[in-house]
Amino acid sequence: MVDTNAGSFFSEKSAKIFVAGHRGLVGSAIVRKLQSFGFSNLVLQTHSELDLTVQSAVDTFFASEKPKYVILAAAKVGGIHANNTYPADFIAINLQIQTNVIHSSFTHGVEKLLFLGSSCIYPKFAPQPITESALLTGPLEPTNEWYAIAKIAGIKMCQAYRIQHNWDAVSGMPTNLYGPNDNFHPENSHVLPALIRRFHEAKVRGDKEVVVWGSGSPLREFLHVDDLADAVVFMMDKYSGLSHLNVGSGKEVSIKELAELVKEVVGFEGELVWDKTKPDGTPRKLMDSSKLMELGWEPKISLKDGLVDTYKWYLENYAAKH
Ligand SMILES: NC(=O)C1=CN([C@@H]2O[C@H](COP(=O)(O)OP(=O)(O)OC[C@H]3O[C@@H](n4cnc5c(N)ncnc54)[C@H](OP(=O)(O)O)[C@@H]3O)[C@@H](O)[C@H]2O)C=CC1
Ligand SMILES: C[C@H]1O[C@H](OP(=O)(O)OP(=O)(O)OC[C@H]2O[C@@H](n3cnc4c(=O)[nH]c(N)nc43)[C@H](O)[C@@H]2O)[C@@H](O)[C@@H](O)C1=O
Repeated sequence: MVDTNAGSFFSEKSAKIFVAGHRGLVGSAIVRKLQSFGFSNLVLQTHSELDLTVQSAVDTFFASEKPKYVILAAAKVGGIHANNTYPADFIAINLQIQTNVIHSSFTHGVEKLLFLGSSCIYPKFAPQPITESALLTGPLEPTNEWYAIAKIAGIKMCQAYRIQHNWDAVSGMPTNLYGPNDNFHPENSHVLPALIRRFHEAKVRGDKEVVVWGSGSPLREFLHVDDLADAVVFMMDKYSGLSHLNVGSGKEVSIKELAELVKEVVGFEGELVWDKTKPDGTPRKLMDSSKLMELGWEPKISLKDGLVDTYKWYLENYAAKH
């Protein structure tokens, strides 16, 4: 269902918009995108200025700022190892942040909120490509079920507030993302930034080998974060439906193919060694994003171009400081 009133967001460039998590990979890309369109009244709070897990602080913030729009890109986020190692943090922090932000947004008169989940909400063996209707049709991937349960609760909370209160809360489910301001932690990050850093450091040291986790056979779909930010702004303007919407590139690669591509872009000349003691995670998670694409959004950045751009960002902004 698409709201017939959709389309007003772009005509309100001075409306107050709270982008939660604005210093992260996704939040920073959304801020860049909003600013490029001329939105001029963004409310931004760092984690130390406003801890979104603290209900009273969140409520006080909304009561005083009264934003018109909210984009929720703050969350406890990490790759397969972080999800597997800190399950309590991933379920508790995410439930707290999203519950506080969604409920206070509703209570204090926010007109529209966009919640971000992740493709890990779907069953481990969902039919591919995965449509929105696959939600809650089978068991989850064990390495990230805690995070997935929190994200599913977020989708359901948005739906429940829409049904009971006719409140405009929508959810976008991005596939695996990458780009400027990613997390390059050696263990806790996602595969793409982890490999950029590992190949780069190996090249600088002159190593003969780089270790890559798992078997290399899992398939993943990657989307540049600037394309995701474009989809978020598009949804704020054009979509007000009950169902969450998938946001993906529609293109998948194996982890082996990805590793070869990162190796080429970084210019590492040694060998790959596979550490099969590390988990593969879900074997495949290609999303069907046709619902969003039929509304008029499309991804623009190829994986190769996005990788070149992200490695350049890494060299200029991260490698020099770490
Ligand atoms: N990265 C990916 O591949 C994907 C991400 N997503 C979704 O996109 C959203 C953003 O992810 P991403 O940008 O990658 O994550 P990041 O870790 O890069 O950014 C998350 C942001 O949230 C902030 N934050 C975390 N906890 C709190 C808190 N208690 N109070 C206030 N701020 C807090 C962080 O601040 P600080 O660092 O200071 O703690 C950070 O700025 C998430 O909902 C995630 O599920 C979905 C699919 C894939
Ligand atoms: C976005 C999504 O991200 C997470 O799921 P994931 O897709 O499995 O994420 P990942 O990027 O960490 O791994 C992808 C694949 O890559 C392999 N792999 C190889 N070498 C490294 C490596 O060095 N680091 C990592 N992290 N993975 C590696 C790794 O073994 C796996 O097979 C969710 O927990 C959840 O956060 C979520 O929603």
